[in-house]
Amino acid sequence: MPFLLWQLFFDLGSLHSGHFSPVVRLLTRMDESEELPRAQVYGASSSFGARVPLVLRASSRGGRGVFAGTSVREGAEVEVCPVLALKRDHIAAECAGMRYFFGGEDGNSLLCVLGYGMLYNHAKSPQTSAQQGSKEFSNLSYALHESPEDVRDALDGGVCVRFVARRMIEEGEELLIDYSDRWWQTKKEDPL
Ligand SMILES: C[S@@+](CC[C@H](N)C(=O)[O-])C[C@H]1O[C@@H](n2cnc3c(N)ncnc32)[C@H](O)[C@@H]1O
Repeated sequence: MPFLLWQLFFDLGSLHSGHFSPVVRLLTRMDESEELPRAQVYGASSSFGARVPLVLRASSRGGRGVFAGTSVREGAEVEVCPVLALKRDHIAAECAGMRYFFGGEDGNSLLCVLGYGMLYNHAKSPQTSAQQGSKEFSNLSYALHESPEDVRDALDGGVCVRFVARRMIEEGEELLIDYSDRWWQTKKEDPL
């Protein structure tokens, strides 16, 4: 049975690089029998929530998008989202949520990422310094982290998703993450 989901995969090599922020890719899964890579989980976040004002409005990329309500400095935490972990076998493959869920740590769960987490639209990750500064490319990186200790819930796998600014973001800019090329290929669609 075809089955689609987003799987977080963190590019460890870019974690500490000065110029490029951490990159997490959203991989797509087409076949239930396929083994998913385990996603890396990083240290505990201090608390949940949006760190800057976030505005939801129509996006030229399609449907709704999330926009910065203020300027954001490079490296700043933008949002730390709690998740609801759902068993992948309990969700119908045709469910509209499949375009929204993230992959869990172990491949057997889907993460319903709360807050604005499931609504960020896509742009490719920058690969060069010039791209890093360009508005054509994603301006947020994201990764799985342990939830804040006082509210860590075993039912959600004890994880959350943390979004960080890759570069300085201007007030009013759309906040964009990289879903991965593979995500679009498996959808047989091209991103705008
Ligand atoms: C997780 S949703 C993002 C929120 C969505 N825009 C909404 O209004 O619900 C993913 C969907 O948004 C749209 N989308 C996101 N980024 C896009 C892009 N760069 N180009 C075209 N469509 C995009 C696609 O329809 C995709 O299936």
